[in-house]
Parts: sequence; structure tokens; C-alpha cells
Amino acid sequence: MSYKDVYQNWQDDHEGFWLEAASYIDWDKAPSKALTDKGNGLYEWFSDSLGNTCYNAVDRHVEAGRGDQTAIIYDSPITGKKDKVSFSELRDQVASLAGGLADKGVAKGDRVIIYMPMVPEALVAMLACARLGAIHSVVFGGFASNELAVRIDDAKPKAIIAASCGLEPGRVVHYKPLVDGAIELADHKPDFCVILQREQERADLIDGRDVDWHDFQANTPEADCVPVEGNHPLYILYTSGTTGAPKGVIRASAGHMVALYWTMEKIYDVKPGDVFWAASDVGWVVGHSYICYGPLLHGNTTVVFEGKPVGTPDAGTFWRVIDEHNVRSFFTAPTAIRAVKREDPTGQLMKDYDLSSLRALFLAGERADPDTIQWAFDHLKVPVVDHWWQTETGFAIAANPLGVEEIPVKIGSPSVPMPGYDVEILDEGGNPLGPNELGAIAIKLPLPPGTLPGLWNAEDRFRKSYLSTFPGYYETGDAGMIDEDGYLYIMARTDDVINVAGHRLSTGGMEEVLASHPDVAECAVIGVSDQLKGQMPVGFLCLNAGSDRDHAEVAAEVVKLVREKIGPVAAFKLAVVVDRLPKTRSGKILRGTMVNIADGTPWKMPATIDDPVILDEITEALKTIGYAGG
Ligand SMILES: CCC(=O)SCCNC(=O)CCNC(=O)[C@H](O)C(C)(C)COP(=O)(O)OP(=O)(O)OC[C@H]1O[C@@H](n2cnc3c(N)ncnc32)[C@H](O)[C@@H]1OP(=O)(O)O
Repeated sequence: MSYKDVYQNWQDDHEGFWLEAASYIDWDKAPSKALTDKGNGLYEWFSDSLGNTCYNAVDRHVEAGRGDQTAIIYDSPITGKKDKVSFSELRDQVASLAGGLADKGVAKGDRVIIYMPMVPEALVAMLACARLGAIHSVVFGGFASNELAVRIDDAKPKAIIAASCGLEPGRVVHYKPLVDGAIELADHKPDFCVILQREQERADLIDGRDVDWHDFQANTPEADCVPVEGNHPLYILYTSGTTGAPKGVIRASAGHMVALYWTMEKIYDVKPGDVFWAASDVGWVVGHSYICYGPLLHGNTTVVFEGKPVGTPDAGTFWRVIDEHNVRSFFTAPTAIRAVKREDPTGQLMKDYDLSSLRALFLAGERADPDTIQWAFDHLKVPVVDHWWQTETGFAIAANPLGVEEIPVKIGSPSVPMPGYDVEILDEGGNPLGPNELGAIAIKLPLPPGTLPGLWNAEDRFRKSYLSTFPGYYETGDAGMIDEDGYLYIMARTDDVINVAGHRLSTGGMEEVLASHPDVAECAVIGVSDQLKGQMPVGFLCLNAGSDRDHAEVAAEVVKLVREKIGPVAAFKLAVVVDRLPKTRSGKILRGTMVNIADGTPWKMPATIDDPVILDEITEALKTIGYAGG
């Protein structure tokens, strides 16, 4: 069947399409219907079903006689450690951790925050929550205490599961003190913390609150899988929004299982038993969908990689892992390939490895630039699939569905909409635009199963963020166009979200931190183009009247402050002091024009600018930090 046939099948019968896909899931009670329209733009998928994600990801493979198959390959070039966990071993580890959680009172609907590095236990923790119907919220290890505290206060977890430390090249990240700091900052206090003591750093446990992971697993009976309703949240994953506060994207259980299972074969072209590797982090949606749940639901072996594309130990690491573990489909962010290409432009290090197992490279997380795609294709000689999705959607909105049909690649486009997504380009008034016309990318409601049904504790914000601008549509926040062949092109964000090394970050959130510095009267943060990371944040600071502080000193202080308050993941390293910020006559900061000046792209003097001279001042300031031709 061709891509067009499959997409047409979905268009002809949306619900029938997904009900057929649902037949690959083992249900405690199969869904009698696919979609429930709750009104006002809210939908639920498979709401009358009962099932358990952990059962489908782990137990059923054991029961089907595949317990000896490797479920997880752990490969840590940072520690030099490698390990394999079979589906049977995974079942035992998950069931005993879930038993410990249940024994301490964690039950269906309770929230559990997970703050873990890239070790198999991170997946064990996620699956243990899923087993009980507890709702996990994984927080990326590159976030600081303050960000963790914000999530604790929103999710109100009964427990936190964390490791004693994470490992970055040349540096131990002290997770436990970060957790302690976050709990101190947060108003909500979890009942208890489960700490995985890593050999690289043993953390001090707080008596009465903290328990050692292994003691916890050892001393309680195993827990069974708890069947949950289709719309029961499997997890909450926080993502940057247009204001500082992160949005808690909810993932409902049933639709998530159905959609992810479908994507493993149809998009990623793997069969059960194949090795699938997503080199990302469990803290991001890629980690949720394609390190943990997708591969395991589909009976694939997944790779948990604790390393970096370069420097652990060199730019050949990816190729070693593919060779050593027979990876068939490999997924990473374009920034990672750019890092490899920069270190090894001729692909010399690939020649040391047998890459014949690899059938495709998938790229997502940020726009894939044509040079990177071409370089990867020239050297790997397999399809390089740029695909586009979001934390909110949980799986690809647009892709080249290799398991259905490899359609012709158009470099610069993540190809075509996947079944479930009716994508349109709209003008500001919400009117559909024609081929090759640039506008807001919107998706006709309902969204497919597996996508967000709402935001945690924030229905109004959900409507305001996604449903209100274009009634009847989901607003993606991206701008772009569709060509005459139906290929989508993603051009820019329509809000203040920037993408740094495949990490979605809010400039508004960074501005809040800069504004909290006692010498800063006013500030702006913009995302400037960066050859390696895609974008980098740059801060502009106006100091309080009469301040005689050294400018470089204040800039260094705000850089430190962002690292402390948001975390190293913000990659906030550049700030300049300016006298004034360019604004419209109504007081809106002209961030877009500042970006154009920094990037050296053509720009027009905004008609509504208050004082054009300020743009010269901004240009001069940018030159001092190497931008705007400086
Ligand atoms: C499709 C839907 C989606 O968009 S989901 C999101 C997809 N995005 C991704 O998968 C992310 C892809 N990016 C990456 O994996 C990394 O950026 C890669 C390419 C590997 C480069 O890593 P790295 O060299 O550490 O640079 P970076 O910019 O990521 O890091 C900035 C600073 O943060 C730190 N950091 C990173 N991870 C952690 C962590 N888990 N715990 C603690 N700290 C962390 C880095 O060490 C770095 O710190 P420093 O400033 O160098 O001191």
C-alpha cells in the first residue's frame, strides 16, 4: 500500500483507521469506540477501554515467550559500562520497584517525579509508575532545582525517584543536592524519595524521607499491572510555553499505546526484535516515545546511551554503537549530526565500523538544515528522514513513512502529514492559504490518538495556548508552508520559544531570571542563529539609572544566574549591557528585528518604531559579542 492509500484510508474513516491500529494492543477491555467528542475542542480516544501500558511494553512479551530477548541495551561511553536487560529481567525489576511504590502508598492517579540520568533504571521507574497507573513526570537532568521545584508544585508528586548523580563529560552532576534544593524551594513536599545510588557518587540520604532504590526493591512483594481507562494520564511532561511557567502536557494511556505502536513499523520501519536507537534523553518527549515506550510496546530492543555525539571519546561513538549493537533505525537531533560533522567532516571515523545493520537515520527536535541531511546521506548511504513533531503531539506530525513507502525526499521538508493529521496553513484571520504561501501551521481537530488531550491542571491555558487563535484547529506555534505536492516546510516559531541544540526553551523564562538581578531595570532575550546548536540565547540588559556596575561583571552574573535558576541546558552564555531597548511606540520590544540584525539577515525598519537610533546601538552591542558582522 502506498503512503497516499494509507492517508486516504484514514481520511475515509478516521475512527475505523485507529480502531484497526488498536487491535495490536492487548486490552483488559477492548475499546468499543475510538473517539469521544467532549465538546469545546476537547476529545478523548478509546475512553471506554481498559488496559495497562507497562503490561503491553513488558509483560506481554514475556508471556509470549520472548522473555530472553534483550529489551534494553545500556551503553555508557562516559563510564565504560555496558549492560543488557532482557524482557524477563525488566519485568522483574519493574514489578519489584512498583511493589515498593505501592507499599508506600503510591496508587493509580498519584504523581511521581522522576529525575534520572540515562541509565536503564530511568525506564524501570517510568514503567513501574505505568504499572500502577501512577502518573510520572520525568524532569530532564539539565534543569536546576528551581525548575524542578516549579514542576513539583504543579504536579504535586507523592514520591520523587532520582539518582545520586548524572555524568556529563568531565563533570559529575550532583542530582541529589539538586533534588533536596528543589524540595526545599517547593511548597509541596513529596512523602518520600527513592534514590538510585550510583558508584560514581553516593548521596547522603535523609532519614525518614529517602530510601535506597535497591533496599526498596528488595523488601516488598511485586506489584501487578493495574488496568486503567483509556483517558487515564500515563504521564505529564513539562515543556516551555510562551510565558515562563512550563506547560504540563498530558499523555493519555490508550491513544499513546495505539499511536506509538503504529509508528514503530509504519514510520521507523522496524519489526519486533530489531534494535531501535533514539540518542536523546528520557527527559524529552523523544525519550518518552522512542527510548522507552514505542520500542518496548512494539517488542523492539531499545538503546539507553549515556554519552555525547563527540568527546565520548570521539566523533565515532554513534557509529560504534550502531555497529556493536546492530542498530537498524537510528534517531537523533540534527545538532548531534552537526557536532559529528564538525569533528569528522570526511566521515573518516565511520570507516572503522560496520554500519550494514543501519537502514535509516531519523532526525527531529529542530529544523534539519540541508547540509546536515546531505552530509549524513552521502556518508551513511541510507535514507535520512527529517520528521517534524512536538512534545504536545508525542509522535510525528509529518514524516517520510519508510515502513509504508519511501516517498521522494525534498531536502528542507520533513515530508508529508501522517495519518491523523489534517494540516493546513492559515493566514492571520484563520483562512486557509494555498500552496507555497507562508502562514501559521494549524491542525484540524480532532488531533489523533497519542496527542495531548489537555494540560495538567490548566484547561483554560490549554484552550488559550492551542485552541483559541484558530477555532476548530490546534495551533502548532510554528509557521511554514505546504507545497503543491503536499510537502510541509517548517520555517519559524510564532512565539518566544527558541530551540537550542534540540531543546525547546522559553526566552520569556530567561527574561524573568535576568529581570530578577538587582541591577537590571529592563531586559530582552533573543535566539540568534548558531551553526552548531541551531539557535543560542543572547540577553540584552538595561541597568538601573545611576548604576555604576562594571558591565562585564553584571553580564557574567546574569549568565551564572540563568545556569543556577534554569540550568545548564539553557546554554545561556552571552549577555550585553545596552542603554535602551528598541520598541514600538506602544512599548513592544522589537525582538524580531534584533534577531535579524544579529543574524545579518535583511530587515526593514519597523514602521512603528519609537526611536530608530536604538537599532544602531543594538548593532554595536551585538558586534562586541561577535554578532551583526562583528
Ligand atoms: C521532536 C520532539 C522534540 O523536539 S523532543 C526534543 C529532542 N531533542 C533532543 O533530543 C536533544 C538533542 N540534543 C542533545 O542530545 C544534546 O544537545 C547534544 C547534541 C548531545 C549535545 O549535548 P551537550 O554537548 O551536552 O550540549 P547541550 O547544549 O545539550 O548542553 C548544554 C549544557 O547542559 C549540560 N547538560 C546536558 N545534558 C545534561 C544533563 N542530562 N544533566 C546535566 N547537565 C546536562 C551540558 O553539560 C552543557 O553544560 P555546559 O554548559 O557545557 O557546562
